[in-house]
Amino acid sequence: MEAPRLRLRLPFLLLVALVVSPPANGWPPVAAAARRMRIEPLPTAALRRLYDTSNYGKLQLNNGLALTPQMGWNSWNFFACNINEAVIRDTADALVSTGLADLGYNYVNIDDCWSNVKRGKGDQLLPDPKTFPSGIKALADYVHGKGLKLGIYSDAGIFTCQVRPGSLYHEKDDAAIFASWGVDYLKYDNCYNLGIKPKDRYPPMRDALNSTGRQIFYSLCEWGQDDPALWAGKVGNSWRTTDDIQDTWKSMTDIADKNNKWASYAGPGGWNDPDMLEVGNGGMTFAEYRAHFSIWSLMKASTHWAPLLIGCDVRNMTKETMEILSNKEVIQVNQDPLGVQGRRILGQGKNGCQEVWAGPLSGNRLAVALWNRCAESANITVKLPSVGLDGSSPYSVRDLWKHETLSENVVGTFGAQVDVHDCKMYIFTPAVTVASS
Ligand SMILES: OC[C@H]1O[C@H](OC[C@H]2O[C@H](O[C@]3(CO)O[C@H](CO)[C@@H](O)[C@@H]3O)[C@H](O)[C@@H](O)[C@@H]2O)[C@H](O)[C@@H](O)[C@H]1O
Repeated sequence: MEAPRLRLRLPFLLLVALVVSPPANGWPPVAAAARRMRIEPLPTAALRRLYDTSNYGKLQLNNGLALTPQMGWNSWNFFACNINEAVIRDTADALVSTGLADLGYNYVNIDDCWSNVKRGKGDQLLPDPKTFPSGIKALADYVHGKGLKLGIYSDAGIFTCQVRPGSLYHEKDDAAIFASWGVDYLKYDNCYNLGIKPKDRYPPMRDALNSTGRQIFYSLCEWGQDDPALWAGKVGNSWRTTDDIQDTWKSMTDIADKNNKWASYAGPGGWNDPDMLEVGNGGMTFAEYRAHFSIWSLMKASTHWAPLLIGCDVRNMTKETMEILSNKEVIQVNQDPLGVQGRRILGQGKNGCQEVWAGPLSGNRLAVALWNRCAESANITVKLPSVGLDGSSPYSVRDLWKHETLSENVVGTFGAQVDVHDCKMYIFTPAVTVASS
């Protein structure tokens, strides 16, 4: 009688063993998702030449997360250190009540300044008792109760940038406490790093997070210092490619250009992070914010959600801010399952400031953005083969900001008048099936 009983128990015992001690390179339920982390070959040679994805594929972390770029909110751009548990709870409420959560903005990420300036007994990280008196576990429970996820922040150095305890040399303990609190996301910063190379400081936290057995999105924030696109795909789900964004046209455009350089390294499982959105914070015009959102979406920004991570006070948004952040058609470009980062294809006019950005989407579609970075209004025209489309086939063209299909029969060229610093965004769909070549 012993043998059949053992046979029955064996699968159960195996399951327990896996749960207690997950394999170093991932977590069992994740295997199926990890297998899907592969960019499908693009359907035509023209697309493959323009939208190189050859650097992506060998680099994945395979923790089953980030099949599309992360979306959510982060406290830093608007609140900096002026955060407390009420702000986080109210923001979670606002994400739900505005409908942004339903559109996919599901991470509520607490940035720097949540922790006490000193560790507690046994060197344990503690929340600041004045601003987070109920503790992070209670906050995670609250956020989870709303159907959202909670993110937290630490630093791959001995202090955070605002001089709270860092996690360097405390990786295992800190990852374990984050997991025990129910944290779903870690942004890991780069201050007070003792001059140790990021390639040596970031993997230990990956391993520590993996060994908790909880799926935790791992967002590297080493400011692009050591060209993380070249190595961070094996380490994290996203990596900052630049210094901090400022709420200005100059900063936003500089960052778009720097992030663009690394397009071929992004894909399902690991994304370039051009930093969080400034939409709604007041430093740019409506047209500039619309361009910011369009280009971040096209670049598959995983800013920590460039990902698309909202960085304004969602409790007090204007109608215009909401109109931008809630554009479902633009969000769908960011979240498209093909997962190929769009990029700058050409610049025309004086100084090349009439720009065309584009990126392949699933279903043989192409997202195209006409971005006027010049100081006056411009008519931006694009020859379809220059963005990888067939010059003699008809395309249906959908305007993602007007929410209307402009034509079912665009052939050869397409153009539009674009206001100063504004951006128009379209999806081109073949009116007839494209043959692979
Ligand atoms: O503390 C939370 C933030 O930590 C990081 O930002 C650190 C500082 O970044 C800027 O400073 C500089 C210069 O502008 O930018 C580099 C990092 O991007 C850093 O070497 C420089 O000091 C900001 O000006 C400053 O206010 C920040 O504290 C992180 O990148 C942010 O997203 C926050 O998490």
